[in-house]
This record gives sequence, C-alpha cells and structure tokens, in this order.
Amino acid sequence: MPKIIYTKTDEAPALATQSFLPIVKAYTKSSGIRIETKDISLAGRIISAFPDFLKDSQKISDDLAELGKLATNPQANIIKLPNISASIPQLKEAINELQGKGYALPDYPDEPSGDKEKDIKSRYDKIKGSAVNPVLREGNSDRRAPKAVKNYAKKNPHSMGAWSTDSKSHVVTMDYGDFQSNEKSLTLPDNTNIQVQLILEDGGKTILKERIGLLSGEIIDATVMSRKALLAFLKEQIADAKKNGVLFSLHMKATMMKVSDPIIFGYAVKAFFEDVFNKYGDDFQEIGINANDGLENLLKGLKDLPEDKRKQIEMDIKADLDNGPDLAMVNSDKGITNLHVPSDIIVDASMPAMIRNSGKMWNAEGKAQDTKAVIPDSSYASIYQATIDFCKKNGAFDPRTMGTVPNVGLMAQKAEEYGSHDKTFEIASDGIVKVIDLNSGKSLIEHPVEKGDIWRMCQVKDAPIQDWIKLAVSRARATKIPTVFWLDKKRAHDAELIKKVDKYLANYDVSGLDIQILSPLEATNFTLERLKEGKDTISVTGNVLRDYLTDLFPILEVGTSAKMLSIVPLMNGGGLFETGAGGSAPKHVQQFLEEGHLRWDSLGEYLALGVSLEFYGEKNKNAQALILAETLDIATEKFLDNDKSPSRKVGELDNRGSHFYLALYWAEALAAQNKNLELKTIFTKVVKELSANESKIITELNSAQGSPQDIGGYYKPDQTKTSNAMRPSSTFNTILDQLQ
Ligand SMILES: NC(=O)C1=CN([C@@H]2O[C@H](COP(=O)(O)OP(=O)(O)OC[C@H]3O[C@@H](n4cnc5c(N)ncnc54)[C@H](OP(=O)(O)O)[C@@H]3O)[C@@H](O)[C@H]2O)C=CC1
Ligand SMILES: O=C(O)CCC(=O)C(=O)O
Ligand SMILES: [Mg+2]
Repeated sequence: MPKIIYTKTDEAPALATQSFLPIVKAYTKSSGIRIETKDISLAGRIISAFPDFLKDSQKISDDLAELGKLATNPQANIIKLPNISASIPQLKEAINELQGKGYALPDYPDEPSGDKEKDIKSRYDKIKGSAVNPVLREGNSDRRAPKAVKNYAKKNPHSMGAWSTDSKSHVVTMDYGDFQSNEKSLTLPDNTNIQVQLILEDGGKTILKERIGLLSGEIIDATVMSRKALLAFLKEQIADAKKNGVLFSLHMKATMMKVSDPIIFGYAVKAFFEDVFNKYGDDFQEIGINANDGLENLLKGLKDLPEDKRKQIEMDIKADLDNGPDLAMVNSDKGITNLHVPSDIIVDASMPAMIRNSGKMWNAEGKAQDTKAVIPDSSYASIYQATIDFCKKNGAFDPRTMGTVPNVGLMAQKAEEYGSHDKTFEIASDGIVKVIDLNSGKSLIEHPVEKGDIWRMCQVKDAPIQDWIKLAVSRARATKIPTVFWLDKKRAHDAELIKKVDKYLANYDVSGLDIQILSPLEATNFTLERLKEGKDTISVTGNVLRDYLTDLFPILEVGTSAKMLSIVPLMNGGGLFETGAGGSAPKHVQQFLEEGHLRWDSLGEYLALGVSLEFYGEKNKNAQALILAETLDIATEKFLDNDKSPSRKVGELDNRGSHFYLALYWAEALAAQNKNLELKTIFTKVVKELSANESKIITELNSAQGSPQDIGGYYKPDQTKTSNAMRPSSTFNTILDQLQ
C-alpha cells in the first residue's frame, strides 16, 4: 500500500513536526493518503540498538535500518527532516538522559576492555556522527532555491554585514602533509577485493581492514594527514592570530567526518592548551579525558580530581586562554568557546555565518572581531578564502540583486569522503600503509606513515557517478543555466572523476548547453562574479562541496539554507525529500525552552511536502495528491508574499503561528480549485472557520509564549507535553480534528 514516510527527528525540526504534521494528516486524510512516521531521532536510534538491555515495553524497532532498505525500493517516498549527527559529548548526554528515564542502557565505554565493552562501543559508534543521512541517501542531490523563495528574499532582504577592504579576516590551510597533498587515486578496471595493511618498521603487519569489495569502474583514493605537519601548522596559526590581533577559529566537520575530524579537533585543543596538556596529560589519561571531546568535556571531567588539583588545572587553563590569541566564541554569554564541543563548529554553517557577518566572529566580550578561520585540510578551504577575498574587494553581496547557485551533488551510496569512516585509521606505529589487491596480490596505493597520522580511504562507485552526470545534464537542460563541474585536474581524485565526466558527457546531446569543468578556486571566482551581477550558475560537485555550497550560497542569498528545495531522486526510482539543507538548530530549542518562542522556519518542509505529494500523485495515479501538491505550492507562495515566516522575537508570530497561515492559505487554494469538487467543498468550510477565527487562534498561539517550557526532556521529550506545547490553540485544534 503506497504511503508517505515522515521522519521523527530531533531538536527544532522535531518540535515543529508536532505542530505541522497534524495539519498535514488532517488535510490529506480525505484523499486517502497514508502518512506513517518513523523514528530516526538520536534517542530512538540508541534505544533500538540495545534491546538486550531493555524491558520489553521499552524496546523499539530499528526504523533507520527499515528506511535504509525502503530507500532502495522504487515505491519509497520519504520526507526526511534534519536530525542530530551526534558528537561523543552529545551521545553521552543522550545516554544519560535515557538512563534517567529508566532505560538501563550501558555507559559509553571510552576505553573498552573485553569483548562485551567492545561490542557496546561498536554499537554506539554506529550511532554517532552522521549516521542517518548516508543510509538514506541512495541517490544524488538536487538542491536549489525555488523562484518564490528568491523573490521573497529580493523583496525582504535579510541583513548582510558590510565588508571593508582592510578586514584582517582570512582563511588558513595547510600547504603540505595534509589530505589534499598526499592524495593518491585510481579507477578499478575490474571487480576485486582489497585489503588495507600497515607494514611495521620491524617487518610486522597489522591488518587495518580485512576486505573491501570493489566494483569495476569504482574510483578509490587514499591519503594521510601528517600529525607532525598538522601540529606545526596549528601552533604557527595560534601564534600568528595572537600577533595580528585576530580571533582564532577552527572550522571542522566532526559530524560527517566522524573519525578523522574529532582527532584533528583534539590536536587543536592540545595545541591551544599546550602547557596544560604537557603538565597534566597523565592525569587526564587517568580520569579518561580525551582532548577530541573538547574543552567542555575536559572541564566537566576535572570534578573527578581532588579539589586543589582541579583548581590548579582550571587556573592553568585560564592562563593559556589569557596568554593565547583571542578565541572565537560559540556563545560568549555562556562562555562557550570554539574549542568547547566539536559539533558546535560545523564548517558548512559556521563559515557562511562568518561571511554574512562582515567576516567577523564573536569574541569573549560578545563583540564582533576579525577572524583567522583555521581549516586544516586544504582540499576545499580555497572556496572560503576566495569568497572572503571577493567580499573584501567588492563589498557584501546584496540579496536584492544577486543571482542564485543551485547545486547538483554527488552523494549516493556513501560517495567520497563522507563514506570513509570505516576506512579511516589513527595510525598506531610508524610504517607503510598499503592497499593490496587481493586478486593480484599487487599493492595499489602506499603511504609512509608515522604514529598519530590519520590515514583514510574513500570510494565512489561508477553507477552513482553516471547518475550524477545525468542529473547535472537534466538540470542544465531544464534551466539553461551555465553549469560548472567543480573539479581540480591537479587533484588526484578529481583527475579520475574528470575522466568519467568527459566519458559520460559524450553520451548526451549537450548542444546549446554551457557545461564546463573548473577547479574549486576558479569555479568560486567564476560563480561569485556572476552571482554579484545577478546571474545564476549551477554548481555540480562532489559530496563535500555539495554540503558546503548548499549552506554557503543559500545563507548569502536567502538568509538560511532552511528555505531550500532539497530533492534526492533515489537511484532505484523512489524519492527522498529533505526539508531544506540545514540542520536541527539547537539554538532555537534553547530559545523555545527559555521563553516559549520557536523561531524555526518550516519552509523547507512545505517545499519537501509539495514535491513528495506530487511524486505520490504521479506514482500512484492519485489526482487528489496532485491537487494537494499544486495548492500547497500556491499556499507557500502566498505565505512568502504575506511574510508569515516566524519572527525571531518572543511575543510575535512563531513557528506555530506560521503553520496556521500555511494551513489557511492551503485551504484557500483547495477551496479555489475546481478540479475536485469534494476537496472544494471540504476546504471551503475549513477556510470559513479558519478565517472567522484567525485573530482568536493567533491570540491563543502567541499568548502561549513568554514563559519557560517544560517538554520533559531534550533528546527524548515527553510526547504529550511536547504536543501540548506545540498545539496551544484549542480553536485551531478543533477545526483540524473535524477533518480527521
Ligand atoms: N540534514 C541533516 O540532517 C542535517 C543535520 N545537521 C545537524 O544539525 C545540528 C546543528 O548543526 P549546525 O551546523 O549548528 O547548523 P544548523 O543549520 O542547525 O543551524 C545554523 C543556524 O542556521 C539557522 N537555521 C537553521 N535552520 C533554520 C530554520 N529552519 N529556520 C530558521 N533558521 C534556521 C539558525 O540561525 P539563527 O540561530 O541565527 O536563527 C541556526 O542557528 C548538528 O547536529 C548537525 O549535525 C546539520 C545539517 C544537516
Ligand atoms: O548528515 C549530517 O550530519 C549533515 C548533513 C549536511 O550537512 C548536509 O547534507 O548538508
Ligand atoms: Mg550541510
């Protein structure tokens, strides 16, 4: 039986769903559209992984695994909301909350001893970081700002900080010893199996990865980040930031690069607090403090030490902070620094935020200050430096006149770096890492390594690449917009990919289309020049740049990536519809809990629902679903025209009130259409009731604001409490209930 799967996730999007989903269910009910919810929240994923520790009544199914299977089925129609990609500190918080709720879950074993603990750790490690998206993304990515969204931004431009030519802000990146410099790549001529070995200096051998099956035409690459080079780089940049009076700010992707980036983050923590780690390294080891988990975890862990020791360490930490450069702050009011929690400084969202803010970040006094943005690996750092240079020269972009940059991203089947976790290793002893072809016995790739280096291998299969090129051509053809593959012929992996682009593009009639290949740096400059002049350019990129560009350009163009249409045409024929391109906005939850105002904008969800209903209508020959899709589109446009997006300020329209207006406009459009008279009749009545009660409903919704909210938890809030908090208008609820 056909259905639309709605995902239950975390934080702000999960709160918003409590208000929005009842509307969706009510509006689609009479058309017989089945909507089913699947729990892929962090808490849900933890609970489902430990049935053997729980009471029967607490056990839940592994919904993510089920959806992963569904994603390969032509019938799949999944609306995917953003979810938490948990860092270790977040994972531990969630476990702690669940234990407090009576779930007898094991603690996360940092240093597992024995098979039982190893098993526990390995189950948790599957949940940590970006564990949902790679499972569901059985297709490539098509992200763009719909015309109505661009028009809205042109009429209601968001604030853009002015840029000055003498801004000292800049990006720094490594020029040797990093992933980019050491990358080696090749395309497999035949199906084969490989093994990854570490050959030790004494001739001994450690198997890092027993066996990886590879398909003919698959591109693999391997590379290594040198610990020594990284530490030298970090120390130099810390000193330089101090000398030049700019903020030191690290930008990583510890969530999606869940093995490599926390280690790099940890090296930055150790470099910044060098004296502290030199002096107390042994104590930290004893009480299980790992720099990779950040300063907050370190400070918390100190409570396990005798009081005088703890005080002494705290003083020394303060001394390092006082003597070092100013450190960028994530929240200066609460004293949360850039080095507190690895998941607070996610590069795709944090760099554009800095660029929008005149290239400045917040210092400890809460003032904006020029910043040194530290992005250790040089593979993609140039795009941010080029954007900063462009803004210094040309001033800030103007949302009223700038063009747009849609993205076609290679993503399917764990493509490239974002699929590398099970092939990333922190090297335990000096030696040579070899990738051995088990069929021929030949060594395909080799890297000399030293203890502490981070070695990783990535793969991308041929079928996803072909699908990605097809998607790029079809977007280029549908829009006639110049289309650029962001690939650098000087980079080993990209050189292999370029061969495929050349080969497969030849299968298409591309006459009249403007398709070219430029390096990321060239592509940035080309795109930015056009963007400034109001011209549009499609970016066709690998997985990481997909992620980076679909925050960078939306944030500059329309203020947030939450307003993006984000479609994943699944390779087996199904559809995955992501709601915007951004995350789960923890800051929004904080505001909601403190003052009862949720500033989360569900626009991305309206867009996703629209395409999901359209897909449903076409797949299942359901004319009503098509009408619901068309009318939702009309409603979304009116929603934007009338500026009913949530405000940021308590007491004004918030997420819930914005849902009311979407519902009103959707009902109006359904009442106005003449293709289906049953829908017309039903919704004519709904419009009458909603319009007559508009001010009453808005008063009920807005007067629920202004005080702290208790939703009974953060990672696993109480269902009834959350639903009550998110649906405070009994008048609105009654009108919706009549449709059920
Ligand atoms: N697809 C997915 O599942 C994704 C998940 N994530 C996860 O989300 C979490 C937070 O990531 P982070 O990098 O901080 O990025 P977020 O995108 O969650 O937040 C960055 C900022 O963007 C603005 N924003 C984001 N969404 C909306 C929205 N719907 N309406 C209005 N403003 C919005 C907010 O700005 P302001 O505070 O100024 O209002 C917010 O603070 C992490 O756990 C991360 O892994 C991240 C990206 C995608
Ligand atoms: O999976 C994640 O952690 C984040 C995904 C993301 O940022 C994106 O795809 O844009
Ligand atoms: Mg992203």
